[in-house]
Amino acid sequence: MTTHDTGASAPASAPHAGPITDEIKAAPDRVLIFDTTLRDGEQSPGATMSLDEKLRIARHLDEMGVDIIEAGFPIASEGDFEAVSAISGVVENSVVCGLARTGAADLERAGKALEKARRSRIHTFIATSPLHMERKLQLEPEQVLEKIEFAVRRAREFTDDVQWSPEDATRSDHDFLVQAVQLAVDSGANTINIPDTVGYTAPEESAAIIRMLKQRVTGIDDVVISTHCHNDLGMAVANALAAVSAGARQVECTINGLGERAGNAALEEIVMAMRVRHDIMPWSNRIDATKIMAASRMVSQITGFPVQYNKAVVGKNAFAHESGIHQDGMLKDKSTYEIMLPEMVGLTESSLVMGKHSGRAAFRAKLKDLGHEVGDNQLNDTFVRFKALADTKKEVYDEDILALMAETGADGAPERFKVVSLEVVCGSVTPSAKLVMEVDGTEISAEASGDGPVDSCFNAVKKLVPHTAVLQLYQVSAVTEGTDAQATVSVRLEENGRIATGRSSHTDTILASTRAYVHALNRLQVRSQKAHPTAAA
Ligand SMILES: CC(=O)SCCNC(=O)CCNC(=O)[C@H](O)C(C)(C)COP(=O)(O)OP(=O)(O)OC[C@H]1O[C@@H](n2cnc3c(N)ncnc32)[C@H](O)[C@@H]1OP(=O)(O)O
Ligand SMILES: CC(C)C(=O)C(=O)O
Repeated sequence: MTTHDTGASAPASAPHAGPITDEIKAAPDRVLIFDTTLRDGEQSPGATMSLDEKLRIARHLDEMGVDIIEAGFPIASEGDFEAVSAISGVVENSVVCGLARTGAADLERAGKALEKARRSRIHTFIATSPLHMERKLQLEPEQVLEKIEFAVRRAREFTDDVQWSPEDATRSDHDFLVQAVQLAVDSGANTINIPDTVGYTAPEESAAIIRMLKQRVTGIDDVVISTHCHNDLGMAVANALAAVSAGARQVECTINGLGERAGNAALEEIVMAMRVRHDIMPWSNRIDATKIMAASRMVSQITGFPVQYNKAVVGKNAFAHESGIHQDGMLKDKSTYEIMLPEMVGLTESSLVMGKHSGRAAFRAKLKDLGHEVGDNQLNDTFVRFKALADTKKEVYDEDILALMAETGADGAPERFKVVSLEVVCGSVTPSAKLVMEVDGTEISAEASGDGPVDSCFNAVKKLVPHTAVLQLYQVSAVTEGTDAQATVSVRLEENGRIATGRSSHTDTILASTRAYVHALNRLQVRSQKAHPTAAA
């Protein structure tokens, strides 16, 4: 057993003609990794990402060797269209994919958004389960079949790489599923993705469906079968791997398992399972696993969704050992309690110790290590804040630096509103806050009281920037340990159906809370509702 084999991996890079699915024919044990963090991942309530954030994630996925990046659902909004289009323009190796329903407008929008992609894919889908067809689509099965044929044929007019999915496949009648898949194959789909849309299946059934399709659909061996599993019963990764064991050669997954409801199969778990247990899962993928940890942190920082401490592969405790017998074993031989080395997923003890004496070169190198390539202006801005933090903290950890990067202004959100200064009174008196803000370039101030110091601050912000946004989530977490730890505060606001999450970190939790609230307002681009000049002190 070679548990500490680094499972050497090389990202794909050679240019190819024709759809990526052709490559599978030459390498039958290769599994394509299709990342849908930017599409299904963004469907998690509150995980909305800005264009700049999506571009950062897409670049990282591309460098990491992801085969296909599902960049969005272009018809969903102007923002989604722009994101798919911008990602198409920057991604170098990965195929860029856009989602579309079966209607002409969806397909045309996807085709247009993908125009700049070096390699593009349209992923079109329609539900095939009796429940979805009857209750949701309100269509007869024959009408669904007509839409499948239309969608796949129309998609092929935009690209030679077309994926089709029977939504809710695992609750579909098998005879109808076979008929639908056959039609999609005959109409020109090169990938047939089998979604377990509601996380209902179990490993044996997941494999059986793939085997059944391989037996019953003519020409199925000429296309790539894919699996897309949701985690409602905690079996997404197991179901996806079971599908691969039955012949699927593409896995749809997301960083940190982000996704609708309980999420999708986690990319890091799929990739590492294939690496660590290559003896029983002898399939290869092109992911550079050393970039996994940076991807996980990036997605967590951007979405504000913390990674569960005991999350496989990327959780804070995934490589931590607390109990004596384990520590003793680790000291004698790491493989007693670790089935993979932390370095394999990019968790390294950094040789760059960051502190008040560090300079810009080391800081830039550290940021690169952490997955942030920044321009000079952003470097200078973050460096000033890093120095200020280093003055207040004994040690500045990677997490502190990541938190700084997530702060106001570091994500490209326009900064119409800025916190200039804040004074708070609390304790055994009525809590109150005196806040000075810059609003559209003008400094104004207000005082407000509330149910506590944070409430007082938020009320002061509301006086200076009147808005109708509703607070959906307020969450504080310590970035590192100790009483000098930075607190990272996430604030989620909702206004007219739009959701924005703001974040800020500071050793002063109240200041971080106020800045996070203001960050969310900037990201929401609150339709001003002009700031109250009368609030000026
Ligand atoms: C399983 C999945 O994850 S699928 C992807 C889910 N993701 C999303 O829905 C996120 C983006 N969605 C959106 O922004 C919106 O839902 C839009 C823009 C796509 C559509 O918005 P609206 O036109 O307002 O429609 P709405 O969302 O209310 O309803 C969906 C419509 O699409 C239809 N529909 C659903 N799936 C499909 C399909 N694959 N092909 C064709 N029509 C479909 C529904 O039947 C419904 O039609 P109806 O309005 O005639 O009843
Ligand atoms: C669009 C499809 C693949 C999907 O996301 C699902 O069924 O969960």
